[in-house]
Amino acid sequence: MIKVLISGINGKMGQILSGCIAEDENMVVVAGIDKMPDARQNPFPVYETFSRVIESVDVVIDFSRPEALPDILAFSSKKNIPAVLATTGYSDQDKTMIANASAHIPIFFSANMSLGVNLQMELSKKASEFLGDKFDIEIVEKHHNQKVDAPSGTALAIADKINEAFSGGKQYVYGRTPDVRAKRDVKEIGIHAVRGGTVVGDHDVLFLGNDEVIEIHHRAMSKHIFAEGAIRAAKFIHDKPAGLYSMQDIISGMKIVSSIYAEDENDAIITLIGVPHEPQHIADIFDALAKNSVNLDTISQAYPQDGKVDIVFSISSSDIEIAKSVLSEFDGLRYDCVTDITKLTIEGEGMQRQFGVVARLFSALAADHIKTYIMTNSQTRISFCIGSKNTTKAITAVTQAFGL
Ligand SMILES: NC(=O)C1=CN([C@@H]2O[C@H](COP(=O)(O)OP(=O)(O)OC[C@H]3O[C@@H](n4cnc5c(N)ncnc54)[C@H](O)[C@@H]3O)[C@@H](O)[C@H]2O)C=CC1
Ligand SMILES: O=C(O)C1=N[C@H](C(=O)O)C[C@H](O)C1
Repeated sequence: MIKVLISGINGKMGQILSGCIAEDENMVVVAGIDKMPDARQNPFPVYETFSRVIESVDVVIDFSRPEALPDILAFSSKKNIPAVLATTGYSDQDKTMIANASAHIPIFFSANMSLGVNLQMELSKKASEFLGDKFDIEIVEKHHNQKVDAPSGTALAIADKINEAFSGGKQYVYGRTPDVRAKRDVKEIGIHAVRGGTVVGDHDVLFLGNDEVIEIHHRAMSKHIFAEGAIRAAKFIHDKPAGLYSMQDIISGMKIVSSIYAEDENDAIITLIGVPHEPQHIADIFDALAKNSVNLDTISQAYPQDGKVDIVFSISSSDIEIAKSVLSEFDGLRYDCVTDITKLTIEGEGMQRQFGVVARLFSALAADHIKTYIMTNSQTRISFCIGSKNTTKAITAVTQAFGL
């Protein structure tokens, strides 16, 4: 159970966040901090200052004001507690303070915790790289009438991302005012803030060219997306080493396939052929292997046919002779043994949201005529055994197929 302290608990985001955490079986809010501690009823203690916190805390999540930053960093640094900073409106000095603290504790900072906006930032950067200086760039953000900072932290983060495509060569122009009577310069990124009503948060990035306009829109429909993003961030950093983390770290971990590695490069595969489909008989075989300290790895069983079943598993090459002698003790047991096998594993959070990952894997291997012997999978990983001579070829093929 991850124990959370929410800073800014009595604000709009603090309340939505504590409601979302109450629904999460792996997290609990143990305390809150707020400048107005009695403004709301909460089912946990709320303090005005960090010095009064007596609860054990695993992670701090902050949705408050930039003024709270020094106390949050002091508390987190002193107790070595990771912090998720979601507040916006930080000054350059605040950002330096955050960077310095991240040398000692894990800090996750994002002006916008929604996945969609972070994708919008990436798309805007890509569009900028493609369009270059041929298109003028303007960012328009709209927020509710309670928001105190302008422009939004998100608009600034989008501008910074776009500016990376221009090696930092863009200048930010905030709004357009009557005192400036001059045409816009190509180096400008115009940033405009609109405030009113209950708008949760709109961000529009406009690329304005000759006779054509490209717009990349994002609209937040509820504040829950920010709360869910902050929860994801807290789970992500609560056991990480010191460092400064962002949504990009989460997104790259969500790729369909984020890594491939060889687990065992000197394996053997044994196939038990047509074993009677009787649980006790099968249990006896594996019991005998276990009693002789044969360590089984990837194991898979085919669907039984006519009361017989094939079972395949991998073992270390050093266990082959002992395994063969154990199996020969079972009357009539047929088996096949292949040596010089490598087990490769691919992993990626995004696999669970994507169809056709196995098809893509097989196609990549097929293009290089690489045969697989056993394949097993979970929601986020696929392990497969191939001939050891194909290890490098297979890693290259998969790396290219999944853009690793
Ligand atoms: N990163 C993200 O995805 C998002 C960031 N935000 C940002 O989070 C912040 C809070 O937003 P809301 O909840 O809408 O604001 P809010 O005004 O409703 O709540 C702020 C809360 O912080 C408290 N507070 C003010 N100064 C404090 C201090 N020095 N120490 C402790 N508590 C203090 C206030 O009493 C209030 O309860 C804003 O900066 C906003 O821009 C909001 C939504 C999403
Ligand atoms: O204050 C808000 O509400 C929001 N603030 C963040 C920002 O300034 O970018 C994120 C989101 O747009 C909502």
